[in-house]
Amino acid sequence: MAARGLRGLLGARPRSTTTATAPLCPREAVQDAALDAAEDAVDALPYEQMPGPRPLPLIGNTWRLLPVVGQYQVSDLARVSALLHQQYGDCVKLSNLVGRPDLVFVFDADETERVYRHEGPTPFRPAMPCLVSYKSEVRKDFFGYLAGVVGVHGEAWREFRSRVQRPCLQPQTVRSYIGPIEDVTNCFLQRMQEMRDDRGEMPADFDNEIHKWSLECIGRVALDTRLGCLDADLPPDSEPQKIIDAAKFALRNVAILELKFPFWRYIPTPLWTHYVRNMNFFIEVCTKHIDRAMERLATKQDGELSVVERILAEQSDRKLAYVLALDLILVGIDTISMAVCSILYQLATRPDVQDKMYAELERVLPDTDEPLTARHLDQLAYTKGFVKEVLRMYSTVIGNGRTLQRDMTICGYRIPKGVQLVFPTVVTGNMARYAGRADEFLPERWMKNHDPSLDVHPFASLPYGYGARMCLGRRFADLEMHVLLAKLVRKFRLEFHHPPLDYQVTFMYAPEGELRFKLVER
Ligand code: HEM
Repeated sequence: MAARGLRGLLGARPRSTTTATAPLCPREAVQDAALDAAEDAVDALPYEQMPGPRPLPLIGNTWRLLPVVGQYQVSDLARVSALLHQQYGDCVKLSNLVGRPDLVFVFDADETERVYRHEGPTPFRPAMPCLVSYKSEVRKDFFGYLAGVVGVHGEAWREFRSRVQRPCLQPQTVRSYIGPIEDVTNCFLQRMQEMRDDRGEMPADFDNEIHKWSLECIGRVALDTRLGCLDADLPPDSEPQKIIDAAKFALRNVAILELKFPFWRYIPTPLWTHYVRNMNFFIEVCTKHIDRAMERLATKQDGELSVVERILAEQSDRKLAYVLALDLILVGIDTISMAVCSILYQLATRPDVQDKMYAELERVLPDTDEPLTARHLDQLAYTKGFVKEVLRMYSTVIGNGRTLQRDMTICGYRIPKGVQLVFPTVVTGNMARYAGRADEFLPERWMKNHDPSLDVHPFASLPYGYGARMCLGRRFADLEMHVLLAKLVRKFRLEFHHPPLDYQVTFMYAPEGELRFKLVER
């Protein structure tokens, strides 16, 4: 049972062509000899001619995202992107936004590819203005020359990223977390069993429980500790409960600060003041746990090093570990939690897909209680294809972006430096011209030796972004989702017996409503 929404808007588009409703991208008319040459195209159209909603005098286009009077709701951004494509074509300009550069939506995956491949050694992702302000102004004293990767650009970003890249992405290090993530997941499944009501269903706020699982996983990776978020009956003033509250605040309010009219840039609104307090609390937690890891490392005799220990052992600066932990927690909590809400919803509402996953797990893990190993995970091709297919059809991060660092011709228009490009993967991943049988949910398309007619354009669905700036937590994210599915589906069947949920953007793209899954023993 697929969620309503984008399908209806995109399903009817034929492959490889644009429809009459979408104006032709001038790139198709300008007979470019080669994609690269397009950059210097002399016959490019001026930026001013690019189609898009017309700005109003003085207030530009920002009003379109305001409550009540605005025509676009933040919660409906995924649908809005699809509408922009339908109405204006492959390249759409949203200009005159108060307090921020113009946005240009690129719906042409070949053009997305060209931008990514030419982005140079220090790609600029326009993201999280509140975090930029917090790191570079409010807490300049703490971050100084080591501000991390999120909201940091140029050489400062490159220097930090090059120092943390290896420990975060090395497959061998990530694999050493299979056991710890499995332990956390076992506790979560135990809690799920205890939480069942008399119909065997999860409570209305089950998404909150998913957040606790993801916090516990991230704490294990970024802080080298078990935070205790999955303990029953947490007192309101306990550290785990405070971390959960702080994470929830970040999840619910950052979208409002970032996507609506940015009043906080001009006056310290109550929401902004709360945001700063919240961030200060995260710094406190990170500092405390990394200091403890440092003490443990000093007395450690042998054994494999964790990510945190590796960084502490290899780098002379403890600040690096504090700041990395903060970035991983800030970016990791929402993304993985919302991806898991979406994954479990799709699993519960697609019983035939779940049966196939179970068959794979029964084969790979004949003994339900056998601890998971890398060898087991390597064989879970269908389960991994399932995760990729959820992220293609319901891209948790609805799109990625890049600020142009030089003028560039895209879709036949000369776009000036400074404009923010948006690659709406939630739309392009579902376009019939980029994925065979795009509106069908087919995990098989991601497996080896699949039918080539099911191929997906490699730049149409990029859930973790691309290139030097690609998601730093992607290997951990995949590991956590694969372990959760393996443990859950091997032992239980997940069902959903309520009206279908709609997908909405609350910063991330996920099903909106009560996730009252029914958990049934196999
Ligand atoms: C399913 C879950 C996740 C999705 C879909 C996701 C997606 C993304 C995307 C699209 C980007 C931008 C990449 C680019 O600009 O090319 C990103 C960046 C990032 N992600 Fe993830 N992410 C996920 C989970 C995580 C987790 C669990 C962590 C931490 C453990 C994490 C840490 C980061 C960091 C630190 C960056 C910034 C990298 C940089 O700017 O150098 N992500 N993620």
